[in-house]
Amino acid sequence: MTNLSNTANQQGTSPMPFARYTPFVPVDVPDRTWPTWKVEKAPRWLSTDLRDGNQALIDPMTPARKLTMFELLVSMGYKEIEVGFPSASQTDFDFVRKLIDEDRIPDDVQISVLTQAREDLIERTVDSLVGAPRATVHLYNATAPLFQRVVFNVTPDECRNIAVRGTEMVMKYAEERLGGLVGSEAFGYQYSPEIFTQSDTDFALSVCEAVSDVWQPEAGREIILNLPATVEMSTPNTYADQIEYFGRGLTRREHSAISLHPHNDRGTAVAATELGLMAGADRVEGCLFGHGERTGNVDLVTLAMNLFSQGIDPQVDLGDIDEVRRTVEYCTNLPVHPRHPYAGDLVYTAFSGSHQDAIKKGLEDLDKKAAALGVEVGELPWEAPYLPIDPKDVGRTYEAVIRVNSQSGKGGVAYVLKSEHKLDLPRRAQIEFSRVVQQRTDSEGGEITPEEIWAVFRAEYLDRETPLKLNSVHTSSAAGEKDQLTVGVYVDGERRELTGAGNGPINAFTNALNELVEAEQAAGNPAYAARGEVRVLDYHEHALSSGGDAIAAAYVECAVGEKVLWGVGLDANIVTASLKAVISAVNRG
Ligand SMILES: CC(=O)SCCNC(=O)CCNC(=O)[C@H](O)C(C)(C)COP(=O)(O)OP(=O)(O)OC[C@H]1O[C@@H](n2cnc3c(N)ncnc32)[C@H](O)[C@@H]1OP(=O)(O)O
Ligand SMILES: CC(C)C(=O)C(=O)O
Ligand SMILES: [Mg+2]
Repeated sequence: MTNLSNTANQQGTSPMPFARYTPFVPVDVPDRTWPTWKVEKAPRWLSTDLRDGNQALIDPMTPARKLTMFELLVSMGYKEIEVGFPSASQTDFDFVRKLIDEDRIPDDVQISVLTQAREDLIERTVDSLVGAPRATVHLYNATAPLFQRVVFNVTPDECRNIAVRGTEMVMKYAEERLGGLVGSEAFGYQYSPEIFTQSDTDFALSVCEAVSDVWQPEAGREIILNLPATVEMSTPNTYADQIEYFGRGLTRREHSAISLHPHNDRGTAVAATELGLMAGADRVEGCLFGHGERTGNVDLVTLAMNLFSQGIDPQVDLGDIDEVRRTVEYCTNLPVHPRHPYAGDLVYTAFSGSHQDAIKKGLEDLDKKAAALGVEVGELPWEAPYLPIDPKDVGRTYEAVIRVNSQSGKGGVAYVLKSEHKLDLPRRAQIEFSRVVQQRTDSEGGEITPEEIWAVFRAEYLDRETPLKLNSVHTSSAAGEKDQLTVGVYVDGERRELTGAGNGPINAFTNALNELVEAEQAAGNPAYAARGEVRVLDYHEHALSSGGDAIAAAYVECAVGEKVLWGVGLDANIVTASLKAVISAVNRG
């Protein structure tokens, strides 16, 4: 059944051979309950960065890099770490030995190792664990019909028997070689019906039951039943249905940990995991930033941060996400995508004008709330447009939030000037300056850095010295009388002394300027012929800093002849700053 109508669909038939593919047949769970459940706590995490992640690297990790990854995982708080496939290579075997022999496994961390269900491999795997303080052996075999037929050439009963025999051999070698560990909680056992999602769910369940019959889970002797979407081939809700169905059918449920191991072939591993947890799973296996075979394993960083963003303790520390990312990039020799959720270079940035405007307003709103309550922003509940979490909570900075390109409006530019230079431009000045920046990005393309924005701002408003440059300022005022002003200015490089009177120094100054222009025009000076009258339309000022050496910023909106322009002046003296602002506007005319 489809619920899509074809209304207004103008699309044609694709030339691609879609008819070669058959849709997945979901397990039938009409009375499913998982859509009504919520994930309210972190699952048990297992990192398989050192196994599934490592086996899929172009350059598998060197022992030094493996150790760096192990230490990162431990420092982040992972308590279950799959450290390798020791029977596959001497490097993996030696790495497990190194961790054990050099006593590098913290008391509360359980390492695990993977093996196929083959006696020689199981024996070697168990040997790698001799002397380990705690460890889990993880055994797998594929239960999907395609694999039974093509890869193993076995019947379903023979397939089940591979798992049963494998489990027996793990127990036999562990009892022989691992001494006191076996029989205590420190020795764990995990079984994976590989390709679970393409297996008949009843059959996979029957194999897990048969394995549990051998292992005999009970209090203090759990079994981990890990249900991999080895290749993700269906929608996340289908996986959730399979997990709920499996959990309902499982005996000894209270002594079995149901574990998810999603891969990301359809790009929905995170969603599949989240729905699988709603469906009752206890545990999740994945890799940091989604490394692993093909499109990768489910991304443990995104899963943890998704919990965090819902106010749920993720039980791992991603407070310095850049450091985690750098370490993983070093270990895997692969970059994390700039748009990777929570961690990419670009994920706390906004390029488009409306986003920048909204973020700026949101951050200001939080600042105001914090100031009113006398607390830090970090103590307030997070709420900001377009930013699902506070970048500071993962060690990112607000400075990186806004980046300006040709799609940016006033918000981004204003944010950069405010956050980097404490200049709080009036709204119309923001609009004017953002157009200046946009002309620049339109003509030169690409992004403009905060340094370049500041250079453009200086050139536009602060550094112009013709036709006017302020040299000296003297004001006097007596109660009830107009302000008297004497200023020394260079007019086109020639020093002139102007005097004026007015309601305040700015008015006195524009009067003086207008008188100069009128006098020169009356005298027929061609340099003044096109110069129009200067009128101040709007004025704003604020301090850039506090204390005796504070700098003031003045912004004036002036009509200069036919044009309306903003000018900006900075000075320790507020009168001088405002006259400079008038000059800035006139010089732009
Ligand atoms: C989904 C996953 O990620 S599973 C884990 C994958 N990881 C790895 O394989 C790690 C690296 N592996 C290896 O280096 C090798 O596979 C080794 C060293 C472990 C074994 O190598 P080989 O002995 O050459 O065997 P190979 O890997 O080719 O395995 C294929 C054989 O194992 C059998 N086999 C495969 N998986 C299993 C299993 N889980 N249990 C039992 N037998 C298995 C196959 O049926 C095949 O048997 P056949 O040769 O009789 O047809
Ligand atoms: C070994 C199993 C758990 C695996 O990696 C998979 O099926 O993807
Ligand atoms: Mg896998």
